[in-house]
Amino acid sequence: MGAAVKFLIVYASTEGQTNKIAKFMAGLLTNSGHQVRFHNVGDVSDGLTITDYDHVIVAGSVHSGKHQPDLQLFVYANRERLNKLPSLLVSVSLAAAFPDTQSEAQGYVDTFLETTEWQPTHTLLTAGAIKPGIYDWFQKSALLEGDLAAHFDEDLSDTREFTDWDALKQKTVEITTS
Ligand SMILES: Cc1cc2nc3c(=O)[nH]c(=O)nc-3n(C[C@H](O)[C@H](O)[C@H](O)COP(=O)(O)O)c2cc1C
Repeated sequence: MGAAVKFLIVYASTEGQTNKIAKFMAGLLTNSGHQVRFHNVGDVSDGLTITDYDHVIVAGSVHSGKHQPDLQLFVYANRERLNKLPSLLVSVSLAAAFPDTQSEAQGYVDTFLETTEWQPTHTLLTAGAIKPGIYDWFQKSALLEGDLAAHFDEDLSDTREFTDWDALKQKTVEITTS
């Protein structure tokens, strides 16, 4: 094992999948002997000093083409510090799950980075999940209206997790050791 690195993970998760992904990454890093501070962006206090960390991971998910506004605000407010540190953006979406929608998934990231003026060292497109059991009518309609609808059943009856945990593990190790 190399030297212990101090990681800050800041995440936003609307239906819980990004929380699960960020926790999984935190577990991998902790098991590798690193220190990890894990924060929901909504709980980040003004006193959080990004420069206390060696590496910052920002994770968020996409709804109707955009990442969470509070995550966007956090990154924009901290862009100067973030741009000086090794950093990683984990973007969770359904578009990341399918070969024919990769450019859409990349487009969400490009918009986020342009808006926040952040240049992370790495970006990671990660497939999320669909959880029809917790969606209301509006959420189901939003999902069924887009190009992505071709990839799942019209009735949205089943919970489906598209996240590739093995690939995520490999990428986490790769990115955090490079
Ligand atoms: C109402 C709604 C809108 C969504 N819009 C998009 C979208 O525009 N593009 C996309 O790729 N995924 C979209 N998704 C899929 C989410 O990104 C996916 O479910 C992800 O796992 C959510 O992560 P979270 O549970 O951390 O919020 C949408 C999901 C919902 C419920």
